[in-house]
Amino acid sequence: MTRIKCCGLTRIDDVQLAARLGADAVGFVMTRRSRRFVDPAAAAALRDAVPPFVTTVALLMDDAPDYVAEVIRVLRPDMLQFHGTEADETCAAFGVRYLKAIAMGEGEGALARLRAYPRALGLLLDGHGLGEAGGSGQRFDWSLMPRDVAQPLVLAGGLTAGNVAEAIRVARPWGVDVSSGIEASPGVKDADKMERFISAVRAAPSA
Ligand SMILES: O=C(O)c1ccccc1NCC(=O)[C@H](O)[C@H](O)COP(=O)(O)O
Repeated sequence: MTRIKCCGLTRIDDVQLAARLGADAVGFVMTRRSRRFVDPAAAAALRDAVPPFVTTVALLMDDAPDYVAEVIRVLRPDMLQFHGTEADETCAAFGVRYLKAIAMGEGEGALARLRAYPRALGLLLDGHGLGEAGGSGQRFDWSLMPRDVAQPLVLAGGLTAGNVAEAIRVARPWGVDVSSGIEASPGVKDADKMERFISAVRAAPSA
């Protein structure tokens, strides 16, 4: 079964819908540079709408350690997801399980960075370039998905209901992550797109 994370949620209705449709994880973008930014108090209110067995993930990108500590204290996320140039030791220092996003925009050059995060619980390969924000809807060449990395790999970047079955067939990821592909506008999810995306993943043969 391919796991599903719906990311960039800002509304309680969208959190409840994602959970009802069977999403395994929901992501709140907590770095201020995002158009989908939710502050710690708002994220905690969203978290309260997350039912048991659905994982809550807080996204950060080169944020100050004091701010990351505040996010952890107020939100109490199940996991962090780091999107910037944070080193493995920096990510691990917060004592919360984490995913590290790898910017695949540079193609094969990005693959070297995959080896630099041995403490990450999983790696999220995203389509944007190094130093750019995620949630951009950019794809990368799915055939670059490595087969010899120890951690679970999550495929992200430009996924939609229309392409996710082919993405799973080519990349054979442990999970998929989607944001703009299920949106009406940044941070506002489209119920029909979300339903069609999750149905398409569930119908696709997994690795
Ligand atoms: O969504 C943002 O605005 C954002 C800003 C800064 C860092 C990360 C951000 N989002 C990450 C994601 O939502 C997803 O992990 C991923 O990039 C998939 O996005 P999409 O291509 O839109 O499906």
